[in-house]
Amino acid sequence: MKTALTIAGTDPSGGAGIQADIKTMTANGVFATCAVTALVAQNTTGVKSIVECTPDFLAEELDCVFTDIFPDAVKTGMVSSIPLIRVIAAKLKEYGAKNLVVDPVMVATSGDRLITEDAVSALKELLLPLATVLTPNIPEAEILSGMTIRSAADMEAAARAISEQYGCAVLCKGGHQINDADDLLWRCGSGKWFHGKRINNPNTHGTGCTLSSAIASNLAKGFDLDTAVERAKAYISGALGAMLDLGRGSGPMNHMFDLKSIYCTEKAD
Ligand SMILES: Nc1ncnc2c1ncn2[C@@H]1O[C@H](COP(=O)(O)OP(=O)(O)OP(=O)(O)O)[C@@H](O)[C@H]1O
Ligand SMILES: Cc1ncc(COP(=O)(O)O)c(N)n1
Repeated sequence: MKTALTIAGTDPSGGAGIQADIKTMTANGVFATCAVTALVAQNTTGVKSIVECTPDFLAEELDCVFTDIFPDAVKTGMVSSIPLIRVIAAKLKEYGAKNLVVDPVMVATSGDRLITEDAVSALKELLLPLATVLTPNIPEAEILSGMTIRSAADMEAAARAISEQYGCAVLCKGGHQINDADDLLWRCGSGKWFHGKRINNPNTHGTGCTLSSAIASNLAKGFDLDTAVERAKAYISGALGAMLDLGRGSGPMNHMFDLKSIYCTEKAD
């Protein structure tokens, strides 16, 4: 069985972060491993508080995974602060991690910051150059490119600039902001649009985490990047389209919408 590693923060309400990543990787047929960067007390209504792991502890978590169950792909999400970013970059290099998907998580849907302001430059300098593909949403792409994005043409210009600067592919997510869930993949000097049907679902907590983990899972299985993105888009559309409605805020998706095991059967009335 292929394996994937997520390096990210937690979400006790289960819709985003490590919890979304593990569910996504499992549903996409790979064995999920994880290294926690930060414990985040959050739910569908927002973030209450954050306790970061120490850099030494994160280094030990990463050693435990890389020396035992070497991942076929790695995804990073919430990386939180400069010392943790330094450890992640050093360990990814030390172990020669492959198929690295970097989700440059900065601010949660709820508006709460998930990375300190001064750590954005460390993210750019240390982590982005190691990526196979980056998956910024519009606000993140604006910060990484220094451009204002108001249209599909702006998305292309920003994705191209980021790709050239960091030497990796860039998937700029249109999400709920620019268009009908159309995402642009810029790689090898040209762009390709991945069209998604917009689903009228207010419950979008964890969409970014889920998409990047689905891409990592498909890279782990050996699909090329274009195919991995296409399959990840199909998966997230299914998870959103299942119209799960939990929690008091922007709720989670149903990551297991396609699971048909007998263990999933609900109790008859
Ligand atoms: N209403 C929707 N219908 C269909 N696809 C959607 C919808 N909203 C987001 N998506 C898709 O979900 C994926 C994640 O995009 P989005 O822009 O929401 O990321 P994000 O802002 O990083 O997510 P997050 O909410 O986790 O911060 C993209 O493929 C996007 O096109
Ligand atoms: C630990 C963690 N990582 C990422 C997100 C972003 O997800 P969203 O923007 O959907 O809240 C989050 N809320 N929590």
